[in-house]
Amino acid sequence: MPSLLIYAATALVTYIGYVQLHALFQTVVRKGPPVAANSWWAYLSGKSVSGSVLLEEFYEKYSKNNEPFMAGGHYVLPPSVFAAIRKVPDSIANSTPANEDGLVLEPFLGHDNTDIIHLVRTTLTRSVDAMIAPLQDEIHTSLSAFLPPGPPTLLPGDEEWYPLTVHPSTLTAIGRITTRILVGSKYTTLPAWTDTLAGFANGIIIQSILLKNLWRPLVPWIAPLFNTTRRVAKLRALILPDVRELLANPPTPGTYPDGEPTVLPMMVNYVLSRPGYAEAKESEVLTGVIGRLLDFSFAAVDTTTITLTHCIHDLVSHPPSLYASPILEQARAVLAANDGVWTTQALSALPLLDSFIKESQRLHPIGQLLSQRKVLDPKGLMLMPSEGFEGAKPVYLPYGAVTQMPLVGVHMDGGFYEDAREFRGFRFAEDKVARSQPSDRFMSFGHGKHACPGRHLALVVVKLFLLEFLERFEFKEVERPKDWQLGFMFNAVPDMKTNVWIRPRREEEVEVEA
Ligand code: HEM
Repeated sequence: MPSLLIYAATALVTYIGYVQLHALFQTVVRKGPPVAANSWWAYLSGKSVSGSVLLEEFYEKYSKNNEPFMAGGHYVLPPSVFAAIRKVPDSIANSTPANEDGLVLEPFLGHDNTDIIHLVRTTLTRSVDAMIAPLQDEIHTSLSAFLPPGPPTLLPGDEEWYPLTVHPSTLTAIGRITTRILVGSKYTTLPAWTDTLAGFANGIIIQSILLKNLWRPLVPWIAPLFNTTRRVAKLRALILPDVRELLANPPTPGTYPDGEPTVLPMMVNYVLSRPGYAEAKESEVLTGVIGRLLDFSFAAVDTTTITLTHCIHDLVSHPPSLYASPILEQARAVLAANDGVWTTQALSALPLLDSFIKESQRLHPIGQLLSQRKVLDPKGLMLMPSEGFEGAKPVYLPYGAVTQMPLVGVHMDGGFYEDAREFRGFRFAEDKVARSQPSDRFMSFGHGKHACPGRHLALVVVKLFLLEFLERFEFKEVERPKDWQLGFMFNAVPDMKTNVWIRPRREEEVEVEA
């Protein structure tokens, strides 16, 4: 144990030392932008602050003066050049290589898996309406598991409640729901599939910390040693019979073998339409399909789980009369007017719920810095300031630099949001668009042309889930479980351990059953 502590302390000191030296090198030798990091003195005197506090301080000091700063080795852009980065063509700065640098997916998923962006934007988004019924079915089953099998706990005041740790429960639920639309209902009850899929996403995040710092030519040699390689092989073996069947009898685009739209047949058609696949061997097509399915689930599962977890934490930390009841009342009226059937159109007529989700995403985004773009032009890239930013200078980015948007600074900017630190669930309810539409002031789904293409589906899932949660359960108002701040890093993680308390609504109160 003591030796473990010594290792941990050495690793921490080495990391801090590296960050400090990098900050010094950046400012003194390269005369680059200042680096958001705690100073040695702050560490030694116990005054170091968390990543989010650092980012807010640097946003106030530099971004608001139209200057970039560095965080985690990336260039954080000031608002004066937001419009300029939006207009840069993909050949000059792009999201895909930036994400690949950070996650190192290629050795596991293949070199061309990231082209799912097009499929998500087109075929998938067009199918969201037809996915609502299977989604509701799966949400209904998943929410039944929110009540543990044992008896309720008697809390002070003689009230019986069931404990619910939100994050692990929503993770299992979203894993199942994503599986349903990804590969169909028969896989949702197959632990070999669901457990492997869940482990895949977490595995990628942990191993990327090591792989992204490794000399790239070594990565193909090291990657097979990771569990992810075995997980991909297992998932590949599980879907092989279905892919074979689809290759032998390709479905007409827009029709689905078991009557409900699933991504797998769309993906087989899509992969066959990509360069080099029409004549390829079965094993190559299979690699193309599984790589893209996993890329899809990687993009969808953790992001939706985190967003949903925060929404539930925000619901249960306010009196039901403040948000839960008005949201439910509006939803019931809209559903009744729509003959009791949810459609994407009906779901977009819920300004109270839209606003609530957006406010939760504003204060609890999936990352404190988002929208990475890597500069691909060997000459580098000069971003010119927009009009209206008095005295702003162009921002130069060298070849290979990665940019980020100062999400946390913007979302906490008192000039954009009144009482920016306060949770006001219906802050956006009167807006023309109350939904979480990406803009220069709201970036939880990213920014510009590479903003999340899966957001339409994600919001449908989150809304259907929250509405059924509210229809079926009462909750006890509790203090909001605090987000986890992992030291000085720029992460945004919801609480994953604290219990909240729920119980089934009494029979007569349940008006809508899925
Ligand atoms: C609430 C859930 C979600 C959140 C908060 C979220 C957030 C994000 C963010 C911040 C980005 C980066 C955008 C940028 O670089 O500007 C992104 C990219 C992406 N997301 Fe999502 N996402 C969610 C759900 C989904 C789902 C369900 C899918 C798939 C159906 C998906 C597919 C993608 C893809 C393919 C990209 C890459 C886009 C590109 O680089 O052009 N996401 N997402």
